[in-house]
Amino acid sequence: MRPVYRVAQVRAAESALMATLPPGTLMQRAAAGLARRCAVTLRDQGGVYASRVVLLVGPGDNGGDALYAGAKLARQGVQVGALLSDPKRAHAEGLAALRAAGGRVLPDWPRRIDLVVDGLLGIGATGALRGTALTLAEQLAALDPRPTVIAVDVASGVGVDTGDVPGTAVRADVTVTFGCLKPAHVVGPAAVLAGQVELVDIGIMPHLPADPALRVADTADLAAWWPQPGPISDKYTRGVVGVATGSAEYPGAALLSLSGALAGPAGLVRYAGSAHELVVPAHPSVIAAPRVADAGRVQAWVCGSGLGTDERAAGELRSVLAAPVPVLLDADAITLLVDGSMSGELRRRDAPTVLTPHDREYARLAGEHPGADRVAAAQKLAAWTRSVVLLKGDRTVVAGPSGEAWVNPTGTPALATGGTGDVLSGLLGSLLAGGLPPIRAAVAAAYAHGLAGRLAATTGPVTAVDVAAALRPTIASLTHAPIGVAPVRPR
Ligand SMILES: NC(=O)C1=CN([C@@H]2O[C@H](COP(=O)(O)OP(=O)(O)OC[C@H]3O[C@@H](n4cnc5c(N)ncnc54)[C@H](O)[C@@H]3O)[C@@H](O)[C@H]2O)[C@@H](O)CC1
Repeated sequence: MRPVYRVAQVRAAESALMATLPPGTLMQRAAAGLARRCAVTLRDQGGVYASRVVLLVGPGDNGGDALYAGAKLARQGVQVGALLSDPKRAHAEGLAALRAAGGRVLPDWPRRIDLVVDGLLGIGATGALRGTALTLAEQLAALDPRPTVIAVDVASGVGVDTGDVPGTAVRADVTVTFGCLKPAHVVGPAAVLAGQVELVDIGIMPHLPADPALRVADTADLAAWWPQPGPISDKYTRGVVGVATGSAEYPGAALLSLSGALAGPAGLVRYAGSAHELVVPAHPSVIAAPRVADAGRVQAWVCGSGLGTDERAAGELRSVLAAPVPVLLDADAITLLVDGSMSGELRRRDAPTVLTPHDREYARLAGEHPGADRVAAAQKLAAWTRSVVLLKGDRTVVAGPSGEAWVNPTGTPALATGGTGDVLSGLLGSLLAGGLPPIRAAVAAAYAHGLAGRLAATTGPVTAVDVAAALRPTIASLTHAPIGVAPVRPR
């Protein structure tokens, strides 16, 4: 798990550390890491010596980092020029260091540029880019050919704590950040503008709180969490997932969510719904019944997609909500919740509930769009509904009712196609039935689903069927699932 911290948490940790160090130490550490990364890029592009670097320098310490890094590069033979957004407020010692190393302040953009270092704004940014900083960012975006851009700490123009992009912002190829990840590196449209994020350790980690603002799962989490069958497992002890999706009118939703469920760790998949005669020919291992009440015991339910919103669908949803097992609600089930007629059933549940809205479903349910702060939006809905909320997006957010929040790093635009959400809900339901706590189930499902989307995209345009098919190899590689038969050793 990689922890992500908000600006106030970073500032507090930096202050605690700075109190123990000579002034300027942290900036020197930051600038050293930044200069190292710039030199690597210049070397990769053909050479450091005599290359040309433009520093975009804002009025704060972010500009100071850029200036000190520029000074280090100038000492390695790089031609370094600085464009200052606010000359009177540029970091004075950093500017003196740059000049002493042979760098200079530029009156305008030079003709040849190998690398731009974006030190306009860092974690002190508020709102959309303004004034000369905005002009410089616009001019940078218009450069042709586009030079490589390395952002200092964060790409200028992004909402550091939210990942929002409220106006023009710098698009970086690489972001060199200090101490820890911030939300803008991992969530919202800002995450795309960060490019490749590289973390420079400046020593603040021991001073950061144990409880981060946000968490990002990694492959080690997935391998540790994914339920695996043991030698005495059977289909029931592995968990039984019930899938109440699709209908005679929309059988595809049933088939897709079942294919997601079948790729998960549950030992048995039951289906309940009016597509019951259609699902068994496609998925012979599924046990199908026309209604939730006839389906038999399960350890988790998946309900919603393709279910419809008529009386029958509402009755099926009521049956699912009454079950004392984890329940995942998606699509039509979310629509059925909107008028509030089932809010009592929802709030009375003791077992976990997981909601998986996309933005429009979120808006219908919450009465407002998720807005600029997607993490806060997911947390708000999670607290209100006492559910785990998986807010779908390029960087899907998972939040629990107590405020714990995760962001998925594996999303891909390839998943923006019909039916992939059904595959996700089936997989997530199978993880719930397999016994994973609901936040982990949601995080793990989003992670594997994103990777499967990427894998499917390697062979061409992606359909939901391709994503479902790609889940198996993805999960095998994530969980190191044993293949073959272990040799029996003589005693
Ligand atoms: N605090 C520390 O200990 C360290 C800070 N470091 C660097 O310092 C940065 C933070 O420095 P600062 O706190 O000086 O903040 P910034 O360098 O982000 O600058 C903030 C200033 O920019 C202006 N500004 C804010 N929003 C603007 C907007 N939308 N458009 C135009 N101008 C705007 C305001 O004048 C504000 O005072 C970090 O991101 C990092 O790069 C590093 O040197 C590591 C150590």
